[in-house]
Formats: sequence, structure tokens, C-alpha cells
Amino acid sequence: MNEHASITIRGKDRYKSGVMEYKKMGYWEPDYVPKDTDIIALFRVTPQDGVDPIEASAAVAGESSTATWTVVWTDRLTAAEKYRAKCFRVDPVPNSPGQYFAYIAYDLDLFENGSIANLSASIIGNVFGFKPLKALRLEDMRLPVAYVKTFQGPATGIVVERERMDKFGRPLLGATVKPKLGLSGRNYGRVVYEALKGGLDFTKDDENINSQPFMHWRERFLYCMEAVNKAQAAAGEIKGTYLNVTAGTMEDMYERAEFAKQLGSVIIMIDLVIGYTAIQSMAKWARKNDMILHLHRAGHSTYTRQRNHGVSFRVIAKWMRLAGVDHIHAGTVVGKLEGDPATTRGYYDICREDYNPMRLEHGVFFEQNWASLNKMMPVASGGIHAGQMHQLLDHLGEDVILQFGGGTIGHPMGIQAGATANRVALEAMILARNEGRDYLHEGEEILAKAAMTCTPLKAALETWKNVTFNYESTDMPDYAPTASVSL
Ligand SMILES: O=C(COP(=O)(O)O)[C@H](O)[C@H](O)COP(=O)(O)O
Ligand SMILES: [Mg+2]
Repeated sequence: MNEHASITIRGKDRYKSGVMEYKKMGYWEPDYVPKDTDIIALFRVTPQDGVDPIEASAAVAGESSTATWTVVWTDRLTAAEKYRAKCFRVDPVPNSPGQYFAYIAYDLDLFENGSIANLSASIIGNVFGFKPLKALRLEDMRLPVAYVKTFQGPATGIVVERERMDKFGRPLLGATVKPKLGLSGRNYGRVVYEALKGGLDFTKDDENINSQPFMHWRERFLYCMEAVNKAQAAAGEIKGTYLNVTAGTMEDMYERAEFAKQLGSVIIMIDLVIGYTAIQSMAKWARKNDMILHLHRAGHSTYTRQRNHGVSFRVIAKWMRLAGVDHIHAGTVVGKLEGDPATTRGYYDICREDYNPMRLEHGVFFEQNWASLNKMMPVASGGIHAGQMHQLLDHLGEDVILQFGGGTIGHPMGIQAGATANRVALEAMILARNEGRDYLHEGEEILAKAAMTCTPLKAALETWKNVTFNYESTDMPDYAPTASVSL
């Protein structure tokens, strides 16, 4: 579609009152070469029937930067040509009739330093409800170094987290306390103790555990930290439990975080639903208070899952690395929740690399320099169990937290046994990898051998051997190896 030349109306006709197509107002500039300092957004645009894709894409550029539905003379009081976002490329989406990838460049001056709220108010502000579009999805963004550097980035980062936790050379292990709701503080603390004593590094609150009538937050924090301290003493290892400080107000969250710190917790937790500004505030608090900050992505699937509308999780992962969380739920591939292997790989790369090359096969459309921002630890959680250890290590690598909630607490011999099964399975797999074995293909054999001297692992493998979640993914990269979609 790039054969189209610029059709911007220039001179005095440009500012005549009335309605003018966005592509004529200067929001379609196919010759524009993005500057190193520009923010670039890639949208998947599905125009209404009969709407020109270029005009639809120019409208997205317009409505996400300076434009409104009619010409306004006040544009002339500004550096309008600079401030207009410019759609510079529109490509049909491979194998998806009626959908187009629109590349839009935004001048850095349009954004406030260090504010996801401000960035998102432009990029995903009004445009998603625009009538000429049937659907719209923000697929990816390129964030210039000059902008990245205005953010704090992860409060602690993978390297320092490993040093503080004294865990090296293997994924970390965790478990979400189950049932999600209803346990009293004392029973909750028992689950934490058993899981940590049995061999896990972390336990965690679930996304919807805050301060309910059956267990107020102080009860939970007190019993959890008692459990952490006892388990550390018993195991001789450093342990932690993510205390969820999510609450209705910032004041309440700070109060809960301060109490967690006072009790000696190394980590606190927040949910994505608290909002970008609250996340950034908690990240600053975490950096100041030497606390690891875990983010549960609760709510994300309402807008990340469908391929034609919403915001890709890869964009949310980028925003969260800027915002400064240390952990982020990023998918398991093999577990119970949405997660195509290639797309998930893309998310993990965004968390863990210093520099992301463009990898269309993983859904990563832009190279991204992270400019020394710390790395985020991805968290794999949701329907995973010890029998998948070889696949988890192969898909997700070493810098990851593997979290088995049901896969620890549901063990037939009890919670400690469930934790031990996971720890032994992981260590057996790491040893096999370090010995140079083809652990992916020999995985079942490696686990079976380890289970000969570990009854808890034997029981785990027997209980969950047939549990798989093989459903078609809804979100996969749209990648045609022959199409040229590089910038
Ligand atoms: O409670 C769990 C997992 O429990 P279990 O281990 O018993 O399945 C987490 O909230 C989800 O994994 C979140 O999903 P995601 O990590 O995809 O955001
Ligand atoms: Mg949960």
C-alpha cells in the first residue's frame, strides 16, 4: 500500500473550516522516515466495510495525537506539523482479509516523561471506540531510548533478586495458596509453611485475596511471615511469600506495604487492575524500600486475548518493564491459560533481554533497546505440574519462576510432598541439562528415574500424568515468512 504518495493538503486550504479526510490533514505521510526519538505504534486496523484502510489508519494517527473530526484553526497556534502523528505504512495482515497493520510515528514531545498514564491516554485513549473501525488492536510499540530513560524500570531486577534470594542456576519455584478464598489466617499460614518447608522458594497470595471478612490482611501477613521464618529456619534457605497489598486506595496499599516491610518480607505483590499510576507508585516505593515487586496480570485477558481488538500482552509487558515491576505473569505455554508458544516466547524476551531484535515469528515487530533498565522475572503460573518440567524448562528457560498452585497443594500426600515433588523434578531436569542430555526428549525418563527414589514425585506423576490443556490458541503471531514487513 506504500505506493500511495502523500496527499496532505498544504497552504491556506488546509485550515479552511469544515470536515477533511484525516489522510489529507497530514496524518498519512508514506514518505516519512521515523526519527530515532519517535515512538512507533503498530495497530491492527479493521475498517468498517467500504472504509479506505489508509483513511482508517490516518484516523487512528489523528485521533491518538492532535486531531478532531473537523478542521480547527487553533492548529495554527501550534507546531502542528511536528505534533501530528504520522501513519507511514499500511500493510494487509497476512491471511486475514479486511485487516491491516498500520505503523504510526509519534514525536517524543507529545508525551510526558515517565508516565504510562500519559502514554496510554494518547495511544489507547479515544481511538478504540472510533465508529469507522470495526475493531482495533495495539500490537506492538517501539520505545526510543530517550523515552525509556525517563522511567525507573524494575525496582530490583533479576540479578539482584537472585542475589537477595541466594538462588542461582535454576528457575525459582513457587505456589499460589489454594483455595483462592475462604481460608482463615492460621490455616493460610499452615499452607505457606508446608509449601516452603517442602522445597519451594516462594508462595504467593492469589489475585483476589485482599482483606475479606474471613481473613483480614493483617492476620494473613502475620501468619504468613511466621510461616516464612519457620520454614527458613527449618530448611536453611531463603524463602519468601508475595503479600498482596492490592487495596481500594493508595493509602491502604502503602500501609500494607509498610507492614510487610516491618515484618521482614522480601517481596510484596500487586494486581494489574490497580492501574498504571498506582503500579508506578508502588514500584518507586519498592525501590526505596529494597522490596521485590510482584505483578499479577489479573484482568489482562479482557483486552489482550482476542487477536483483532484490544492491546497485545507484549505491549503491556513493555509498559510494565518501564513502570518498574520485578515479576510479571507471562504465561506457561503448557498450562491451563491462553499461551501460544511463539507468542509467549516474545513476551519472555521482552522481560529478559537487554535488546530485543525484531522477531516477527514471535510477534515482536520492532527492535527495542532497553537502555540498561533492569530485567523483569517472568512468572509461569496456571495449571502446571511436575510432569511437565522438561517442557517448562525448554519453553521458558532458567530465569523464570515456575508456580504450581494446584500442582503443589493438590498432591495426594499433602502440601510438603507436593512441594518436594516439584523441587526434585526441577533439580533432576537441571542436572540432566547440565550434563548435556537431550532433556526435552528424555524428560519422561528422567522424571521416572528421579521418582524411583522420591515417593512424592512418583505420586505426583501418577496423579497428573494425563493432565494436558491442548486447546487452540486465540492469539498467535501473524507472520508470513515471505512478506516484507520490516521498517
Ligand atoms: O492462581 C493462579 C494459578 O493457580 P494454579 O497453579 O493452581 O493453576 C494464577 O492466578 C494464574 O496462573 C494467573 O494466570 P497468568 O499467570 O496466566 O496470568
Ligand atoms: Mg490466581
